[in-house]
Amino acid sequence: MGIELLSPAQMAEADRLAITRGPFDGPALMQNAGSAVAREILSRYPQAQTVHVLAGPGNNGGDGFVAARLLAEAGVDVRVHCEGHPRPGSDAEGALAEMRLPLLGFDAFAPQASDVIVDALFGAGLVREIGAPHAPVIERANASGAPIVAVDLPSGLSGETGLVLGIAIRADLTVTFFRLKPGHLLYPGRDLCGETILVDIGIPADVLADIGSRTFRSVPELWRTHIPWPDSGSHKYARGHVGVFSGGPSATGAARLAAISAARAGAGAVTVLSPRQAVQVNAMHLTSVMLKRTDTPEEAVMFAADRKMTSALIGPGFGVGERCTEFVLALARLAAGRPFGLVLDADAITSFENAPHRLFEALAAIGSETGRGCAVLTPHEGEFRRLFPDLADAAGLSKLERARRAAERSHAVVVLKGPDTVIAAADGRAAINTNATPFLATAGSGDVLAGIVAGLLAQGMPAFEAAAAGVWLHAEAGARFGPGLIAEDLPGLLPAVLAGLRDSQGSSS
Ligand SMILES: NC(=O)C1=CN([C@@H]2O[C@H](COP(=O)(O)OP(=O)(O)OC[C@H]3O[C@@H](n4cnc5c(N)ncnc54)[C@H](OP(=O)(O)O)[C@@H]3O)[C@@H](O)[C@H]2O)[C@@H](O)CC1
Ligand SMILES: Nc1ncnc2c1ncn2[C@@H]1O[C@H](COP(=O)(O)OP(=O)(O)O)[C@@H](O)[C@H]1O
Ligand SMILES: [K+]
Repeated sequence: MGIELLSPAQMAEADRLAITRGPFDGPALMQNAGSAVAREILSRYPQAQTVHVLAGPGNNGGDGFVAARLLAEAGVDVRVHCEGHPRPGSDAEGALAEMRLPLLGFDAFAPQASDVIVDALFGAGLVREIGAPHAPVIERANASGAPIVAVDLPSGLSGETGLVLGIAIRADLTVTFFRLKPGHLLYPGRDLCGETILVDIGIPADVLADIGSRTFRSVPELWRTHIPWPDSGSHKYARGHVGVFSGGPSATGAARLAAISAARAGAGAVTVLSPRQAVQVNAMHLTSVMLKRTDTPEEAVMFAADRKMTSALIGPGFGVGERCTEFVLALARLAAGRPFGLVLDADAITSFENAPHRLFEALAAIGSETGRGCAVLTPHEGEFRRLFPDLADAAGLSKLERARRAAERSHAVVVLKGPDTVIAAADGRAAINTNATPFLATAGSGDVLAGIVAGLLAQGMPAFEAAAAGVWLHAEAGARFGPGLIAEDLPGLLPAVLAGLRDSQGSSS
């Protein structure tokens, strides 16, 4: 299954290019799409009394007409509900002409819980809020208790944003074509789709080169070749040295959690840089992770240079304020002159709430050329709002687009966390992560993620790939553990997840 995600506009372009190049013309693609829907219904719901097909005015409705015809030919009792006529000359009009079933109005739509509903009202062509006569039909479908199979997208769901335009179908199964759309993966869309299956309807993959999608599902295929594995020539500093900044004596746990996570992600050496007052408490809890007293940004920079530090993480438990901003700015200057990965999380983000431009200017100076450093920001929604209030409040802007614009503005890779974490780079690439479990919503879980990313960056992994891989590894570890997960469990789960990745090297998942 391809990892590119296409916006509805890009999908329309894929359809157009496919029709121009062949081997399938528009009606044939529609035949393939509708027959995939019919096939799924016949295999999943063999006992259904009646299948109600809700058909809209565009080609999504056309897929519905094809499915209706094939189901009727298979002996199913099919009722097609439609208002208005497809556009003259459209593929949908052709599919309607071939169907030869009576057209019922929406008023006659009265499904029983033992029936099946096919939602072919709107797909990629949804452009505005749903109103009458479609909204009441969607409401009735959702309330019926009958399983709903959505064609391409649940009607009312924006394939571009994952947001609902007024009201949307809540599907049990969504059958979509060629490539997933962001709306299948971003919430609330992901919930509305139910199970999503992707069907090959004969669109040749080479149309992707013309479309140039820069949005991906974050699966190992996207970043696996960049995962750093040690070889016989490796020594500990060749595997990177991570510095993790600790907070004061009552806020040291976050840094240690991140530090051990960086080590588990493969960094050869990890040091906790601690203020004087917290050195003793840190020393009591560290074994393989080293400890260095560090009270000023100058000391931090000197240590980083002396000890060949290749990445740093600051923010978790560090404390919000001017002291934090000074450390961040000093580290950003360091990263501007050498290959050095800087991860900013939690307090390092919040500390710039009143002057985000100071941070963005410092990160811009890092640049993204080979041999220079890079920065990764890992905000949850609340932290994101502090740095990018206008993007957070922009109505109708998808999580994908918010992260992408934030990356462009901040000159950093932005990891916008949540159940559908988005990873975006300043160059326009973006990925949506899909393997998270809600059990990850536990204190300290974000510190582990930031540590993993710092650990991968320290080993020279490029920032976008390191961030995407870090999010996936973190989520996979959480998903494998399940109920009862606490953040302390996560680092110890990484070896098995990494081993699985290494063993599956070369296969795609
Ligand atoms: N040959 C092909 O190209 C293939 C296409 N395929 C299928 O086609 C689907 C895309 O088809 P599509 O582009 O016709 O869009 P579709 O989702 O049917 O809706 C457009 C219609 O809805 C209307 N409309 C929009 N919003 C509305 C609202 N809120 N409330 C009311 N009306 C609204 C809009 O009206 P208008 O804006 O023009 O006034 C227009 O009439 C795609 O999802 C896939 O299923 C596959 O078969 C593969 C081959
Ligand atoms: N409902 C959820 N489903 C899946 N993952 C989640 C959910 N809520 C949070 N997460 C993940 O858990 C982590 C929490 O990080 P964060 O909010 O920084 O917490 P903390 O500061 O307590 O460590 C992030 O990686 C986030 O993506
Ligand atoms: K639909």
